[in-house]
Amino acid sequence: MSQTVKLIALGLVSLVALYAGYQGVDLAFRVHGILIFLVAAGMFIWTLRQTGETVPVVDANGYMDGVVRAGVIATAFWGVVGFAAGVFIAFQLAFPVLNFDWGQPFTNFGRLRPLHTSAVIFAFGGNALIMSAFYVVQRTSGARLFGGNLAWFVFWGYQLFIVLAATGYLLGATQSKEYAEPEWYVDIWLTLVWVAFLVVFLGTIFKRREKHIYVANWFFLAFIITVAMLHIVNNLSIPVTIWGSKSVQVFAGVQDAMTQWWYGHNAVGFFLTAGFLGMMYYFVPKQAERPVYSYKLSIIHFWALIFIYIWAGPHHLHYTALPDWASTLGMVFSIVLWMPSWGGMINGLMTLQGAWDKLRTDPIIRMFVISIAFYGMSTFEGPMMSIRAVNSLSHYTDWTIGHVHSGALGWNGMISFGALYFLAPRLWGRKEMYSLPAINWHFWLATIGIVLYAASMWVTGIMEGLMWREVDSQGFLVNSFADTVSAKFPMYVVRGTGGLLYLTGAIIMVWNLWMTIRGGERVRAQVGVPAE
Ligand code: HEM
Ligand code: HEM
Ligand SMILES: [Cu+2]
Repeated sequence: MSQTVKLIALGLVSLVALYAGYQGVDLAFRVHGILIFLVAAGMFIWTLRQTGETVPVVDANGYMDGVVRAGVIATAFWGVVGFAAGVFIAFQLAFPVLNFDWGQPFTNFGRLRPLHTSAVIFAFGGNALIMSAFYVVQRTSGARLFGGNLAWFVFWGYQLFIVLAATGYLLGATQSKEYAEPEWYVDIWLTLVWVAFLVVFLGTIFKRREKHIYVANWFFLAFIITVAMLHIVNNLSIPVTIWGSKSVQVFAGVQDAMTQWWYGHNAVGFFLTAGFLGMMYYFVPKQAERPVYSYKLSIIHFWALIFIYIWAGPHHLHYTALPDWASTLGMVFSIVLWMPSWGGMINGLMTLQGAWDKLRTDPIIRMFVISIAFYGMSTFEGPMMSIRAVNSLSHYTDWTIGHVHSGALGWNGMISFGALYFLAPRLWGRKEMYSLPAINWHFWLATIGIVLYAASMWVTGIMEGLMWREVDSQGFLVNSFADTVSAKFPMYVVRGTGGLLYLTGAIIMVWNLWMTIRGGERVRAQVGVPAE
């Protein structure tokens, strides 16, 4: 884009944003107006001071890795923020006094919970995915990122989306759709960023020098395209006013619920699963120095996974106004989904065939293995919970929360940590991570943390499910809701403690990454590496 066009665009955005900050009808909208004004005006000045076009910086090895390095830092940063928020809300549930009076309404559980979920899924997980996609697509295509500085737009645009979403929740702007809480203007911004992401990724695939498109890229591509589709359809809404954050969904009633859980379930399927499988298919073989166990299996389970996932959403709406046939459809597809999920797990684990001895010496491999094991566990548990009879017990209980976090902490968390440990030394030209024992500490703290989290949630979940059902000989309910809440107290403390261990591990990782980036002997970057 020529400099003049850029300046005019930024100037216009600054003016409109400033007006929105002044004219907005609610607090979140006004704060966002000012925030966007500051960003756009800052960029205006920055652009003005540039002389001519900025040329994208390329590393000595020929790849555009600056944006991947930024991704490493952002992933680690948002990870710690998101886990800390998780630990805090976990203790808020155990000790309600932590909903401090002086912090109302900004810091109550209701506002911090979506802050936690978005911080871990979109900020931590999203940055891990974007950084991995950018790293992997270059290596496996033997090509530099397409579009030059567009990749930087994706990176910074995505961080802006995160900040707008998070501050919006605290200030009370939400469209009340789980995992899709941001309001209409934040959604529009994310759509732009996501399209740019698709352009960079696909463009790089198009200009690849390798004939074959490696399977990891198929998973990344499915993730990018499907998330775009889910995001757009689930966020179709009409703003009440252009100068305010509130909007109204175009779907109503059960149609809206079904659209939401079609989105919600496939956010799990494509954001937290397909994208992360893309990571698995690159980093695990690389770290193990073994080829993928079965390339054929990877293709088969890819197509099976993406065809089946999309139908399973109704399992979130059993026993609701949703027609029975739809709920049955969701259940059946969920059970069938077990197979392609385990296809991926088996392929990941068996890739270590002949390299199992590395488990003793390489804590990074250990992280990958435990991650894949938790993937297997949560994709066994999920199909089971989707069976209507099981769901009638598990729904609304902490069992669901346990299921979520065995996937999230185990599968998504551990594989991302492994990827960070894999990438940091390579991207900053170091021989290896600063401290292997620290990785080992991280591994054990995180693993014990997950076990405490999942076990305590299974116990409370099944307990409260059974307590809600209990009836006396006359057919009256035995327990009040408050009885179940007080019965859960000890388990909530255990869960919080597990989270604290998990967070401690992540802080050790940040220290280790920092020492790796900062210190030690520089190993020369390889020059002109061919496609791997
Ligand atoms: C230190 C680690 C973590 C702790 C202590 C923690 C704690 C919590 C707590 C207390 C809740 C609310 C549960 C409730 O409402 O009853 C929650 C919800 C949630 N967390 Fe975490 N969390 C952690 C890490 C993560 C990570 C890494 C992810 C994803 C990658 C994640 C994803 C979620 C999701 C999706 C929910 C909503 C679940 C639902 O509505 O069913 N969490 N978390
Ligand atoms: C074959 C794979 C899977 C199936 C069939 C499945 C099925 C289910 C079912 C039946 C529920 C409970 C719905 C309810 O009662 O409200 C659920 C909840 C959930 N699952 Fe899974 N699951 C699978 C894998 C995973 C994985 C790998 C993750 C995370 C990485 C995950 C994340 C979640 C989340 C976040 C929720 C909570 C949604 C909410 O907020 O209510 N699932 N899943
Ligand atoms: Cu689901």
